[in-house]
Amino acid sequence: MTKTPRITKTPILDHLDGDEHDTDWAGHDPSVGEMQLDERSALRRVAGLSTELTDITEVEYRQLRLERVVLVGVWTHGTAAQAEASMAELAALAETAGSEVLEGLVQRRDKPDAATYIGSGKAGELREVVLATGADTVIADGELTPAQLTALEKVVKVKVVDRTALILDIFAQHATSSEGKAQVALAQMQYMLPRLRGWGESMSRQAGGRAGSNGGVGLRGPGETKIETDRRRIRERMAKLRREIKEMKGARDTKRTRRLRNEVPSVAIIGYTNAGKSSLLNSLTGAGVLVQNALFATLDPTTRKAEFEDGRQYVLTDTVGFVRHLPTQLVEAFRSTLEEVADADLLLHVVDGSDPLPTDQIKAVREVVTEVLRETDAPAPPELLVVNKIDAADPVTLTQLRGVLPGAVFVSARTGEGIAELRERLAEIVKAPEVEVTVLVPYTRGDLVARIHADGRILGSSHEPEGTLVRAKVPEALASALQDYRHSA
Ligand SMILES: Nc1nc2c(ncn2[C@@H]2O[C@H](COP(=O)(O)OP(=O)(O)OP(=O)(O)O)[C@@H](O)[C@H]2O)c(=O)[nH]1
Ligand SMILES: [Mg+2]
Repeated sequence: MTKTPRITKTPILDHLDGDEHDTDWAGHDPSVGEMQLDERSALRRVAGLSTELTDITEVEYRQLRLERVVLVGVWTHGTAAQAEASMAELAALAETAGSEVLEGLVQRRDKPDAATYIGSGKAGELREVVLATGADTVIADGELTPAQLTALEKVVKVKVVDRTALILDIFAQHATSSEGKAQVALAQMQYMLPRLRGWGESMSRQAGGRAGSNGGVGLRGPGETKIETDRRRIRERMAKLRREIKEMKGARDTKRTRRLRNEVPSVAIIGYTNAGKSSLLNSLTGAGVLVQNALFATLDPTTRKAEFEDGRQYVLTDTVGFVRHLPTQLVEAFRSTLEEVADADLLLHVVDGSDPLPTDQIKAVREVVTEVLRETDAPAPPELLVVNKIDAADPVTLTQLRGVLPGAVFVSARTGEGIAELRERLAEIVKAPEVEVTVLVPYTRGDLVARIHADGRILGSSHEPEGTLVRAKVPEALASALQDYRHSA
């Protein structure tokens, strides 16, 4: 067991480190870890020597891959199951980024330590775990301040990476479209900017060795001037990226407007990462979209044509998955996906029924959707919950879910169970094409305005002296009821 009861191994992570469960850390020969650490420090020295900005970003991010990592989390609130789920997710994220997870530690605290994230005593124990396992990186389950990262690195003497950097790294590896790549690069730079000094310092400290040496000529961190230059260059690159993204977005908007004009109904598949969104797109349309047991396999929205039972056509868009504690830097990157979402006639919200805490996933997804839609003035489209993976889910959990999610459809994209019912529900909900109207409704006909709200989609409205001016998409029948109030702009 670990030496203190307050830092506990997360049982759910046990399979990740084999049968090391009862190892006494102090019993290990630390020299093995020491040697490996020295080797890695030596390798890192080369990276630290290069003071070119491109090397700082590229080297740091590339180095996250294929590393041997120890996870550490602070459990501040919620149940033990939630704390474990968060650590299991961090492990999955780390593995998706290409790391090998050796150990997971959680400390129960009221709040993260202001200086070192976990308490300073526990940080010392973490150092021992790092030595015993031969880990070269610690991944913290939160977003650490630049000072916390530096202080914790000082104690554990290996690189410390936080959850945000990890997610950014995965996004960087998975982005394929030029817009996606640009957005992730921008998010990475936003993250790097305030941490520039910290990264430089930690690299020079590691390169300088741990035997009390202070580095030497060429091994000290970049000087103030160098940092200022780097910051300015990063800002310039960010400005350039923003301009490029704006142009790409213009092109995409045109494409979307064309589709809207065609009046083809659109359905957007959203949901937690790894819920089976791409699998569902495949089973509904026969498309061969990439499916992977990895987080964030899909980053760029993919749109496919599909048909309802009655032969009507619609388009189905697969989107990037969501995750708890989405880095703020990435909300912008998500916006391109969410613009598709805002335009959709229906959101197909996919939930992994085999997850231990599916309702937490639903909540996390809805939070991101609300957060991003708040900035567009469009109201959120209606949502149909789809509980997927029922073939793998625990029957008791499923029964509970049926109770708390009465409107949901239960399916398995793998076995095809429930897919026919899903198709029917889709056709029912996405009604025949709507008509766009601009009407000036007198204040005496509040009932009509209420109907537009209930049955239609408001695109814009204002209060004029003569009544409410509304631009909306409404069903055919409502459009004729509004005939007398048509307004030409
Ligand atoms: N048992 C079971 N596994 C499924 C089902 N649907 C999907 N999976 C598996 O779940 C994993 C994730 O599936 P994807 O379709 O890639 O999930 P996603 O939501 O698109 O994931 P991201 O794009 O990474 O966010 C894959 O390993 C799938 O084979 C299902 O109905 N049953
Ligand atoms: Mg996917």
